[in-house]
Amino acid sequence: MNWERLNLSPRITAALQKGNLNSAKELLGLSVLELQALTHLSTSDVQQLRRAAARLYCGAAPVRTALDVRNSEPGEKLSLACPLLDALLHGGLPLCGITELSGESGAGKTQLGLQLCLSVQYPAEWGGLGSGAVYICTEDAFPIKRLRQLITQQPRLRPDIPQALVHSIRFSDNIYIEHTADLGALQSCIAQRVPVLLSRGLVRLVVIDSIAALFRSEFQADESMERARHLLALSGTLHHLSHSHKVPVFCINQVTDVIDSPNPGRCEFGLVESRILPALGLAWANQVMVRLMLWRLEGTVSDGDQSCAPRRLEVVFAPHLPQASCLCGVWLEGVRGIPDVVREDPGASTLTEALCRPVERDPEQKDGSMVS
Ligand SMILES: Nc1ncnc2c1ncn2[C@@H]1O[C@H](COP(=O)(O)OP(=O)(O)OP(=O)(O)O)[C@@H](O)[C@H]1O
Repeated sequence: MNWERLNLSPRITAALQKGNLNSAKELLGLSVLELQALTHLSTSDVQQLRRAAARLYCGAAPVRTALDVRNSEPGEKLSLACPLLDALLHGGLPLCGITELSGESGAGKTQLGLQLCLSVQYPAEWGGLGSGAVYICTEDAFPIKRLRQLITQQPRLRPDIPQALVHSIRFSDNIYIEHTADLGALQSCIAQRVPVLLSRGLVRLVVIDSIAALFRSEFQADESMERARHLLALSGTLHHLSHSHKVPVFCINQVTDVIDSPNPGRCEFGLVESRILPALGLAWANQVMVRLMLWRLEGTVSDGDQSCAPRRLEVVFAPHLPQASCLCGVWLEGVRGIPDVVREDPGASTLTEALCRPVERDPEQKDGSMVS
């Protein structure tokens, strides 16, 4: 290996040669302490060395830690177009990796996907990325009527943004709709057509609605190896798109019912007690950077003249976020967080209190069991 290619100081290059290291791959497989033992360099020298080797080995994509993602500058996250939802995600969707949103039918996943397609079009100072979106439908027809409605309702959803700016954006001109009926079509869409849109700067968001549909229809239960192979190929292409163009990839996923009892040996990422789990299993879960779940709750919440079923948006896992959730609703103008609203049933406390209220304990009971 010609270490000169790392463009580091001759002192570091000489230490590498003395340490008998032969390749960037070998170097990246060693810990900081192991590298220090081999090269006798300082910690900061070794970190500089690892960053340079990662650049060389992985191409132009820099290595980003969870802390980097958490502390991203404005313009390095995509806003969900609601301050409460953004607060849950520490600013919005990260521009690297796959963010998955799972939930039951009718939870509001598509609504959030459409909202992101509008949010991405605002300038960075308003949480957008100043570009369009590509929306890939794998199952249902694109909900064009609802998109039109959301566009006309933008002034209501985004009252903080100067109205002249809202009215100046031609939202529907910047959303590219693709329909893919099978896995081959999806692969060729994300490998050929989407990169053209991205490299021309026409889009800075990729939405797939939904990722599970094609895998469910194309593979039988006994073809799990083949399915995992296709999943990895697909996620590899999506990762490449996301990292090379610095764009979020938002994948909507469906859920499967848990038919056996909770099994601690099965890796369910914080959803151990759940009766539903995101579809596609562990092979897919390992490719996802941020997993979100949207739950439809019982009851009704009101806001002015509107009412809807409350939802809970939950961070199941993400390297840069704590497990947390927030209440929200799907309204005429889009998906909005609910700060703390009064429930419609009589005598109730606030919805947030009701949902977060700890189960009461009977002081007489000695065995620690709960009172319902
Ligand atoms: N114009 C509207 N005004 C208010 N709420 C709406 C409107 N349109 C849709 N919704 C709400 O959104 C829900 C449907 O959301 P959505 O289509 O995003 O579900 P989904 O999670 O994508 O379901 P599926 O997996 O079946 O596609 C409806 O049940 C309704 O509560």
